[in-house]
Amino acid sequence: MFKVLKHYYSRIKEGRLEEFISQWLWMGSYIKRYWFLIAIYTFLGASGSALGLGTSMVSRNLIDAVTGQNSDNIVSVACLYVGVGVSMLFINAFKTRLSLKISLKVNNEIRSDIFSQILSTDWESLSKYRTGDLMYRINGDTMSVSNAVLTYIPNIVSVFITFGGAFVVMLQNDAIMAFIALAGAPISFISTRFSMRKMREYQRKQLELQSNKTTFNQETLQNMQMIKAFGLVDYFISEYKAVQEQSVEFAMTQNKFQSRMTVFTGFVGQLIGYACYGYAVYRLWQGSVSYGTMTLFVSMSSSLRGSFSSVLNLLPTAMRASLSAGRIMEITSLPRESIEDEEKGKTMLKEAVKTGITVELQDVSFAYGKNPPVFTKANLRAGSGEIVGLIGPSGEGKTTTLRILLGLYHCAAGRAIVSNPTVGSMSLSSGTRCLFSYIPQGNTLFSGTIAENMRMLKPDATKEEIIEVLKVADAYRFIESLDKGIDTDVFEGGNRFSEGQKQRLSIARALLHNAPILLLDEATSALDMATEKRVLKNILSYRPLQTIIVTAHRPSVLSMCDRVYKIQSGHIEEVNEEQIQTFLEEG
Ligand SMILES: Nc1ncnc2c1ncn2[C@@H]1O[C@H](COP(=O)(O)OP(=O)(O)OP(=O)(O)O)[C@@H](O)[C@H]1O
Repeated sequence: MFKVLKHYYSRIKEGRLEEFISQWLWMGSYIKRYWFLIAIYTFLGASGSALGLGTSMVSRNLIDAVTGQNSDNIVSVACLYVGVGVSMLFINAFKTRLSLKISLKVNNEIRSDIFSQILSTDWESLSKYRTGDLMYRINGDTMSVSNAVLTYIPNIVSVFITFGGAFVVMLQNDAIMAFIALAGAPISFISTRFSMRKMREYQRKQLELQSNKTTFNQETLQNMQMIKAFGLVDYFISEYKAVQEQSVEFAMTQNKFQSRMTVFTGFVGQLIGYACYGYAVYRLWQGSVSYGTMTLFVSMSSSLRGSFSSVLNLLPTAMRASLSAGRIMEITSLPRESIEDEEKGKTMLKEAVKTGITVELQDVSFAYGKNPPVFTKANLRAGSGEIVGLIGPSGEGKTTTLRILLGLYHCAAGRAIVSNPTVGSMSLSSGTRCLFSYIPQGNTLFSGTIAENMRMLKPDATKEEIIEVLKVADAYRFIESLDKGIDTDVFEGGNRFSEGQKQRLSIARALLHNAPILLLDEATSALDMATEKRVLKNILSYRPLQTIIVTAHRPSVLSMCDRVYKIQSGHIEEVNEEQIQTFLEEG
């Protein structure tokens, strides 16, 4: 006894119980939200269990009527038997349809809720997770949580109705029989109790494997071009097989364990079944029960045993759901982006139309996690109507600077601000992000038409507005020649177009966003120098107050900049034409 208490105390101390409770409390918030639908679901499940119980009792009466013990009622009992059977048919059909409707609704809503929570998570924290892993958490784990939310309470109620009903019916008829049927309970309980830890480990590992598989598939499909270009098709096929084999191997090991448990509990159940059957036959032979009651005993003892194993199965199901809940909570408990500055950001956006925006880094230091700082005491300023260039060797911090300006990463020291003569200054955060348009390195086009891609940033943009920004980005000339014009499909990843064309489309889309600050991260690198210059000039004459910060390596762009900053060896410093020239020559 002392040992058992000590064991549970150590579990509580390890926080496992606390973790389990907090995961179920979290799921409880969804149960609370959908209590009405869950109540309907429970009612349907309970009515099915009650009808099952009723069928057994009517069947007893029917057998007694047929064997002559109560033959007066034979017609009415037969009608009742058929009636219950037909009602069960209708109730089951209705239950299946309604259950599907409810489960689809609850599943979808929980999934969208978790999806939106993940999207509003702080990017710095979220970027530590692999996309495939996040995809599995959004799909697989959410599915198991929403199933548990919807079905757990109804299952408990159904199981207890079957269990309690069968036990009461048997007690009323024969208490000894009821206790024989329950004799397997302690053995099943002890075996479940000992298998719990192992089962939890298996379930955890299985979820990890699923995440790895999703990550592998996602990364392979994303990098198809590279895989083909390097002749890695065979390598990836064999890797895919290895990943699959690993999960087959694991599934077999898990199945071996589960089979042992099933054989063991099945064997105990079988023994109890024989004992019940033997006892019922003995009572019939003694003449103390009718044929009907004997069949009732047998069917009740099997429901009692069946529902007892279902009660025990509730625990592993709860464990699996709690593991998935824990994996989702790990993401949803990451810091959220603050929304407190959003209103001020929007006010500044309105004012920016008249006065423009200045963006500044003042003595800013930044490091990724515990890594050495990317830069310390950095200063930078870009005013309204200016083009500011960022140069520096690869990997010195140009993209990092843009991420800080966007409020995706937060500086460890110093101030990163935007300011405007009427609103004053504001620290950079997710609230000031509406002031920026950003074109990162690499493709940012989505599948859909050109117009759909454009309207992502301005849903009500007219055709004329779209054509206007396409012209500014020097993209309309090639779109005009396409059969479907702006309704041409760009294909996934913008594969329909060349790199330079994709860059111009991305610039046009950013312009439609109408933000006062434009950040271009090598966003014109695939354009020829003449086009690059033309695009930048167009942007400034289209939006004279626009603040533009551009990372670049080419003199064509740098010659247009009002100021150029060099990022190197942990410092950001303003450089003159001569220093730019030296840097470009050294590069
Ligand atoms: N998420 C991250 N976690 C840890 N380190 C990072 C992360 N992102 C970038 N770094 C590191 O920060 C440094 C600056 O990277 P950054 O992408 O800002 O360089 P860059 O100047 O834009 O380079 P390039 O010209 O090659 O694009 C690099 O050493 C890089 O390895």
